[in-house]
Amino acid sequence: MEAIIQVRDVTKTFVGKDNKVEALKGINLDIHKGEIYGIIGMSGAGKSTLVRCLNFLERPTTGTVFIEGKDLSQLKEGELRKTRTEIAMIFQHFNLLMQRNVIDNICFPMEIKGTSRKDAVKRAKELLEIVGLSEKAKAYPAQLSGGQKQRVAIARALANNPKILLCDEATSALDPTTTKAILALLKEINEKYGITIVIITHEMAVVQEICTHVAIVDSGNLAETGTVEEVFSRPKSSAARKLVFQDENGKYEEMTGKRCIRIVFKSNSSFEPVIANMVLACKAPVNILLADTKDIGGVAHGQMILQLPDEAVAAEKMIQYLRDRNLEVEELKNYVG
Ligand SMILES: Nc1ncnc2c1ncn2[C@@H]1O[C@H](COP(=O)(O)OP(=O)(O)OP(=O)(O)O)[C@@H](O)[C@H]1O
Repeated sequence: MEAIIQVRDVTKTFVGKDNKVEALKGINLDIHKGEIYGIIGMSGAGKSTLVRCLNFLERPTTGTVFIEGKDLSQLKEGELRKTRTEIAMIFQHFNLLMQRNVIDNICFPMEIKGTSRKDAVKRAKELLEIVGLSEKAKAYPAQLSGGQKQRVAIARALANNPKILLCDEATSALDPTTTKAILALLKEINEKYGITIVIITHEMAVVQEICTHVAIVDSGNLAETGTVEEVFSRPKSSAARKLVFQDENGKYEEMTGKRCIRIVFKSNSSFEPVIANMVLACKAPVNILLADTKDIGGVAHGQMILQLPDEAVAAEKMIQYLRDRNLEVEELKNYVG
């Protein structure tokens, strides 16, 4: 099936007075209908620029984007505006109209489209129900919490029945509990209405929570793309490894020079007895550099990175020991990459 969003060779260069920033260096990406696609990367990697290129809020310097097969670069201004109504967007800071109450914020895009006041209010009330905020219809944004403001923004984004919802750091200003609730709402919307969702974030936890697929942006390039399961359980690029293995403070220990392996497993069993028995059987110690389990789509995935003993025979014996127990062992030639 043809992807609903096709990004083809997109570059974006910002030219300043005496400098030039290549924010995107040739991006190719396919996002299919119904996916929840995470786009993740470090600060300055180019995520916001990429998401703004998806609806041509930002025109790529070269390359183009196809939405349902339509080449955005070939559309006239009016056609582009029409296509954009099918691609809604929500933001980190909600962007609500402060002088309007909740209902009137949600009615706003329908007013622009020319929907009658009566129909718009009816639809706004339905949307408020969907986002679980019916009791706040008459409230003003200043009277709402961050999570409630984002619910209003989501209701407003859905007003004109978009096919795609772009979320630019939509949970970055929210606390972890509110973040979870908003992500659950996005997932519900995706499932109930089949809306394709693209989520820009710098938080791995967001991707892990709801995304089906992920693209890792690194210095204007796509370092890696795949299902969340693939990328999280076997990150190939150093950019992906840095994101997957960073600790809660975003720190990533650099370790090079020694022979390291990653063990990956997919079950609820624990690593520890295997490692302890391996050490006993091989009569050599190992250094556990990282042990981590993550819940991805309801399946526990574990990974452990071990530094093997310098002594080659013992190291080989250990790898064989683990493989004999059907664990996936990958040698990390250069742990940091
Ligand atoms: N309008 C602009 N003019 C000049 N440079 C820009 C403009 N917008 C973005 N850039 C530059 O392009 C690069 C990518 O920026 P972008 O905002 O896309 O990154 P990001 O991954 O979204 O970062 P963050 O997570 O910090 O928002 C940065 O070096 C940034 O300074």
